[in-house]
Order: sequence, then C-alpha cells, then structure tokens
Amino acid sequence: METNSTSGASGAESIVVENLQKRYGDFEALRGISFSIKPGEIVGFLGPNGAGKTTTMKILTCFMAATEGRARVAGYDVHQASRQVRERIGYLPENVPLYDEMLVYDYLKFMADLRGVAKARRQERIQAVAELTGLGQVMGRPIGELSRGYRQRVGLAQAIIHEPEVIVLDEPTTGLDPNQIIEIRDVIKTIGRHKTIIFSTHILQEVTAVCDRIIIINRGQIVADGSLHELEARVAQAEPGLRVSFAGEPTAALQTWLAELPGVEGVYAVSGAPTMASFRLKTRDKAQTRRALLAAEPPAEHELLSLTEEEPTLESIFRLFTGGSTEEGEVSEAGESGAQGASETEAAAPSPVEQDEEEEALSDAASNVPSAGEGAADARQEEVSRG
Ligand SMILES: Nc1ncnc2c1ncn2[C@@H]1O[C@H](COP(=O)(O)OP(=O)(O)OP(=O)(O)O)[C@@H](O)[C@H]1O
Repeated sequence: METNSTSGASGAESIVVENLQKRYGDFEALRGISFSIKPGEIVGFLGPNGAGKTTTMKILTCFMAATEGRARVAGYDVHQASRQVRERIGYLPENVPLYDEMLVYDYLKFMADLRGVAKARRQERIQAVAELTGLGQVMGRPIGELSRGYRQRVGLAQAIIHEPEVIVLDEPTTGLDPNQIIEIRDVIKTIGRHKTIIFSTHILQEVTAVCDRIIIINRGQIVADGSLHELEARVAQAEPGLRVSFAGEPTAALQTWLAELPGVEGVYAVSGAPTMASFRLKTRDKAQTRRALLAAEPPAEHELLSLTEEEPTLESIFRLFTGGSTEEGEVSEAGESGAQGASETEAAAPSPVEQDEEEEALSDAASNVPSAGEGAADARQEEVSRG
C-alpha cells in the first residue's frame, strides 16, 4: 500500500528515514537512525568500516528489509511500495556486478530494458548517460577491457539509465587512482545538478569535494548531520587549538614549558623543518594561551617563529563525532593509505605531550589528491615577531 502518492519532484522530501533499525541475528547494525534529504541535495554519508552505511543503502534501495522503522523514497514506502521506489531510485552498489564479456553499449541496453525504459526511448537514454558519464569512446569495448575508472562510469551510467529522481552511490570512488577519483567526482557533481544524491564514503575529503551536507554514522547511529561549515564550527568550539613553531630542535624542556602555559591541555609534536620545533596545542582558552605565549620567555635558543590559530580539520570533525576511535586506514583523507603517511617523529615528551598522527596523515594524504576542501585543514597564519 502506498503511503504517499506524491513524488520528490513536487517538493516533498526525497528520502525520509524514521527510526530505522536492522538486526543481523543478535547484532544491531542500525540502531534507530532518522534523517531526511530534500530534492536536489547531495549528501555525503560518512562513517568508518562497519558503521552501517551499506546496510542503510540496501534498505533504501529495497535490497533488504529493515527490522524496525520506516523509509520513504520519492514519497513511497520502501517496504510497501518497493516497485515504485525501484523505478525512482538508481543504485551503484559497492561492487557493481558488471558482465565482462558484454560490450558497454549492450550492457546499457540490457540495463535499460531491465529498468523498464520504454523501447522508443532506449536509444536516447543510452546516448544521454554515455555523454553524461563520458563513455562515448568506449561504447563498443567489452567491459572486461576497461580501466577501473571507466568501469565505475559504466556503474554510474546503469544507475541513472532510467532517469531516477534519487541516486544512491555506495563508496563510488573506492579503489580508483587520484585522477579517476577526480573524474568520478566531477561526474557525480554533474548528475547532482538535477538529482538527489546520497553517497557513502570513508574518504573524508570526498565530502568537501562533492557534498552540500554530511551525515556521519557510527556504530549504527547518526552522530552528526549538517553542512561542513556547521560541523567545523562545532569542532572549533569543542577542540580549540593553536599551532606554534620555535627555532631549534624539539626538546623536552620546550615541551614541558608549553605544557605548563595557562589553558594548555595537550601538546602534540608535529614534524617540520629539521631546525624547527613545531607543536599543536590543545587549549581550554585560545586567547589566554596566546597571550601567555607572547608574554613569556621560551627556553633558551627557542625563538618563537610563528603562532597559528588552527582551523578544524575534517579528521578532527570525524574524531569528535565518532568518539575519537578511528582505526588506522579506516577513515582516511585521500583513500586507503591516508592514515599511513604520518610524518611526525616520536617525541620523547613529558606528559601531557602526545602525538597527533591523524593530523599529519591528513596533510600528507591531502597533498596527493588535489581537490576542494584542502582549505579546511589550513591554519590561519598569524605571524608574530618577538622582536
Ligand atoms: N549479512 C550480514 N550478516 C551479519 N552481519 C552483517 C551483515 N551485513 C553487515 N553486517 C554487519 O553489520 C555492520 C554494518 O555493516 P555495513 O556493511 O552496513 O557497514 P558499512 O558502514 O557499509 O561498512 P564498510 O565501509 O566496510 O562497507 C558491520 O558490523 C557488518 O559486519
């Protein structure tokens, strides 16, 4: 039975999820999630491995039933009106099943048929999606001969062949090289001009490159929902920080001196030039710590070179909303290797001096993948002179 006969195009929400729960045996993969997405929004569904992203997407696309709760797509209940939902939704699964021996053109024709595109419109639709996804050159090639980037374009093309209002993409850039990632992001942005898109990722940078909004899921629960700007503001409030650099090699004396400044709650060594000692300071009160830093005399030979106010990074956003428990490689700035490029050196530091590996991994990884969002990690330079 249909709960609402209107489609998302009329201005209603494109996706409405209410208290959705999913249990696999005794395991609760989704623990009552709720959110809604408006027509035309591009939403990044962000979370670490096992958070529940694929489970949510499978329920939205009628591949799996929820244990409790409701979901509506384009006004139709996924459980009660699955045919109507499937007609209005396009899905790119994490591992899209493609037939290697089929020509790209034949595959798209086959998928158009499967999705109920009227015979008279098939040719026009194949041409339109080929153009949109940049497949023109490879329409006569067997899918098995295509690069991973082109295979993903084929996956996107099949997801939109029937002109769905809502598009669900499960980790669409996983396994692609940096150039392919940028190309696929561009295709997603182009498609998103006229469609509602929800796509999952554990690549933090993806969300700034493509999304209007971010929903963060962790252990089956929604832990944050807002624009990047809103989430950054919340992090800035929760994790105020400064970055300082001094002349000379980092020493225990310098770190102890920093740790004892008013307001300071943590000192994190950050690698830099060999003749420079750089630290991130976690502070209860940025203004108080900054004043103290400028007024006090650092240990001998450690002239203060710069004092920088830290902007929240995507990593810090994720850390805040998922309880700080990112595992190595689990959530990365620029792909699977993102958490492995830490460049700071282990400092022999007195408590509470700590390392901030994620921070450095982020800037390393970010330099590999040019994209929007790099500015999020940039700090506002406030050069200070101690002359
Ligand atoms: N068929 C299943 N049977 C039992 N447990 C499952 C099944 N499918 C998923 N799970 C578990 O449910 C949780 C959520 O899985 P899901 O695939 O939705 O997470 P995800 O956020 O998409 O992760 P990833 O980023 O690794 O794809 C995980 O702990 C997973 O092991």
